[in-house]
Amino acid sequence: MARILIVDDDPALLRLLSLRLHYEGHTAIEASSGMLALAKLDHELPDMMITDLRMPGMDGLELFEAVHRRYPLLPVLMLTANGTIPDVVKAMQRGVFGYVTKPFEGVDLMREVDRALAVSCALGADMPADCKGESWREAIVTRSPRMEKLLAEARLMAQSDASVLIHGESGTGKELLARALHASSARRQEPLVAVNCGAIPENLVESELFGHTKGAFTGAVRDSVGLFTSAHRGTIFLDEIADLPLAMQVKLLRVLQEREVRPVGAAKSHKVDVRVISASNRRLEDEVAAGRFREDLFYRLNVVSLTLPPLAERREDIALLANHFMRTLSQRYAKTISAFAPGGLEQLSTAPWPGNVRQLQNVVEKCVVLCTGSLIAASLVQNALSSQGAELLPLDEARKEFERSYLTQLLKITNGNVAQAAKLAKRNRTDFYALLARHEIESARFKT
Ligand SMILES: Nc1ncnc2c1ncn2[C@@H]1O[C@H](COP(=O)(O)OP(=O)(O)OP(=O)(O)O)[C@@H](O)[C@H]1O
Repeated sequence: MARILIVDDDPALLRLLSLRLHYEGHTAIEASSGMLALAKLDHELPDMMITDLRMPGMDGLELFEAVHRRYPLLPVLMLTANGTIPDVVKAMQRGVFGYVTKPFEGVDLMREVDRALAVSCALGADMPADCKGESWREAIVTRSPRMEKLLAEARLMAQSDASVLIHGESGTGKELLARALHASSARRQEPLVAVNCGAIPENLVESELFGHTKGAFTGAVRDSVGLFTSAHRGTIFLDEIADLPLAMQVKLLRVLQEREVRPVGAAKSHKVDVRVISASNRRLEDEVAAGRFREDLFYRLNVVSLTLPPLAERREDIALLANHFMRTLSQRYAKTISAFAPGGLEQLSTAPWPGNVRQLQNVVEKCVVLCTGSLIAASLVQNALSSQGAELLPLDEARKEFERSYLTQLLKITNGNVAQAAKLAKRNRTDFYALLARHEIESARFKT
């Protein structure tokens, strides 16, 4: 049964809580103040904490912040008095797991305790000693039950060598999840090699992945082992796998079936022992149906799969992530920012986030860079959000915007000489005038 740290300055309530938890078979560790709780935390190693919100000295929220800095994944339940809704909202936004309103019924308390323990235990037992604890997933900040379930599944998958396919919109944390899987697997002491399949020019994919011998093609001035061989005994992460050209898909399938690679120009193949995790922001099933992805390769890669939910479908993570990025980025930019001003987190929590966690990180970075005090003002958040919106114009508008700035640039370069500008754009003069007229740009303004 679980070890639960309980913190309350009211000795009667502390006793009551303790009895109830003992009755349910748990071990209760009592602390009558936040400071005492912190002192007990490191050697008692509880599975969760229950703390009163209002306490003299260090209050429940301050205690939570201090605990979370050391144990970001320890679930914390807050005991709150009736009518302290704003405090509850604040606590939940900071990442407190849940709350129970006083006076409470034993069943209500235990329901919340069980919920918190389910999260804590999803990541507990039966792991090799050096993989116990949370270090494998410490980079993943979340309090979403959907994410917790996914992480528990990922941890189970990590124990086998099965190929994993991760699906999720851009910026949802696919690479982070792949790294966590590797860190939780028996291969964690070996390399994880990440490859963005969409970023390698088509004619170089084969030699990048499988290596080449000296002289195999123009520019191959020395032997190269390739990324698969670099990942030997470890894991290879094939990001944007849907971008792999069809011809390469055949070769990858052969490597996965035969577990050996042949570098370009080499006479012989050699064995490789690599675990494959791949990811895509497009649904590979659709790519298969459209004839752009080989079905046999799809089944090879998709032995088990994980789907990361978009940030908009786990809004409870937004404030937690925003505060996390605020802290890490403040450090990076040597700023002493302590929080978002009232209203700021609410705006972030309700924004649409088409670019998911990466976009949230960008918005917070913008706020941190521009912040001059210790609080990030709501207006700053608003500005950062709307400038992000501008970056995500609908295609037609984005095209128009680009055309306009392109034309302006040409006229600047040519000092308003339309004939020259049209030549640079490889357009005839009539077309070019028409374009300028469409954007209401007067060439005369650029003459010096
Ligand atoms: N749960 C999370 N906790 C902390 N940081 C996160 C989380 N999810 C994503 N990030 C951060 O957001 C950024 C985008 O994450 P990542 O690169 O893993 O996404 P992705 O889904 O692989 O994106 P893409 O499809 O564009 O390659 C990274 O900087 C990553 O560290």
